Amino acid sequence: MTLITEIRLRRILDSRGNPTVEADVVTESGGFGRAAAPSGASTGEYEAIELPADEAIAAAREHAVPRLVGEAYAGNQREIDTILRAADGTDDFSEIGANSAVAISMAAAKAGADVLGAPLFQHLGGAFRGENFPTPLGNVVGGGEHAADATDIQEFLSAPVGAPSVEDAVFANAAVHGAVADLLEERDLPSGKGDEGAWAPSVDDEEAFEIVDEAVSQVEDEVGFNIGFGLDVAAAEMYDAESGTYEYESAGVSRDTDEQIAYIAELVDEYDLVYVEDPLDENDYDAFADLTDEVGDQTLVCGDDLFVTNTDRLTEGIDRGAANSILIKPNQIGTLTDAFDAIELATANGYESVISHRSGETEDTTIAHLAVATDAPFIKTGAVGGERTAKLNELIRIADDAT
Ligand SMILES: C=C(OP(=O)(O)O)C(=O)O
Ligand SMILES: [Mg+2]
Repeated sequence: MTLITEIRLRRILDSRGNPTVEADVVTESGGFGRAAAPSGASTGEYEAIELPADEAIAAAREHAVPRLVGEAYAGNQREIDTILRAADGTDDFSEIGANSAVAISMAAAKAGADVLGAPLFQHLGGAFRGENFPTPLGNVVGGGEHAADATDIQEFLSAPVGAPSVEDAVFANAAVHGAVADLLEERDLPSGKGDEGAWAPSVDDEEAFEIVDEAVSQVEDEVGFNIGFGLDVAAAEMYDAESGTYEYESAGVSRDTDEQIAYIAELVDEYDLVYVEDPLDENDYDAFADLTDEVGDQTLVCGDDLFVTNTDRLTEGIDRGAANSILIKPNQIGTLTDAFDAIELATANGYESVISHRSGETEDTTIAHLAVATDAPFIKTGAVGGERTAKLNELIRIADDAT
């Protein structure tokens, strides 16, 4: 039986050394699931609320745990997530914290899978899920909110779209990361790493484009399949609402909205970008729609801070023709059910879903299973670093039928 008999919550470390929430869910028959909440740094204005871990744990113990233990079944994800929402009583999980909610939601799904003796992707995706594996987007150079004194654009992503297998794709991204290191050394540009393990050299975006473009081409020649190039601009972080301009501080350039749209369209052409996330401010659906009109047939225009995995915001985007892709971060919305609903709505309207990590991560591998379960074309989960390779290696295991 999948009746939940115990939920334990604790503080554990995330990859930035901050406390985050881990949940254990135990069922009547001994089924067990464990999951941990990630945490963003360049968070969207409309995300569900992350509380300090100890507050989130105390609130969830008081309001959510008693409603679930002895009451809910781990196999019934919608019921569990509905209870979590009712226990919280707000729209944005500000009472029990989206960090507690998502940890419990994901741990319950894992417990449900454990009872069935099925891997999580199969429990979530069912017997008739597709046979596809997501292409991993690997962050190889970055700055913005993820590293001080580095690029303005938050993430320069390797996108091995031509890889014959998920394993080839994962290794290609690691190779691009390595090739970037060599090019930085050649240029005498010492560099540390940002929060997601990407190189964070003190260069402007133009130089980063040159370096990543060259690294991608080198590795493409080595591996013999197509590797694309993508970006997470995280433009809300550089947008100054008062002046209505995007401030590129490392280059000393300021662009108004029309100039920003033209600039991004130029980059799409010049670098054949296959993916552009958050190229415009999170409140500017119109600008997203204009850019999508211009380049949407060439590239994925993805909304992260724009949509925050929220079906209301995605509905608005669909109505207005803003973007053609959505980033899916379960902790932005608080439950797996909400994340699934966003993916379903996206798919029904021709939007591609990109399943994503956060800059603050743990060893949790749920997103790898979520991406496979939902046939997502892309997963964004870094290129190197233990909390990133946890997901990438899990993808390799899933493909190898070894979870
Ligand atoms: C992963 C991202 O960063 P964060 O988790 O800091 O929002 C992102 O912006 O896509
Ligand atoms: Mg983003």
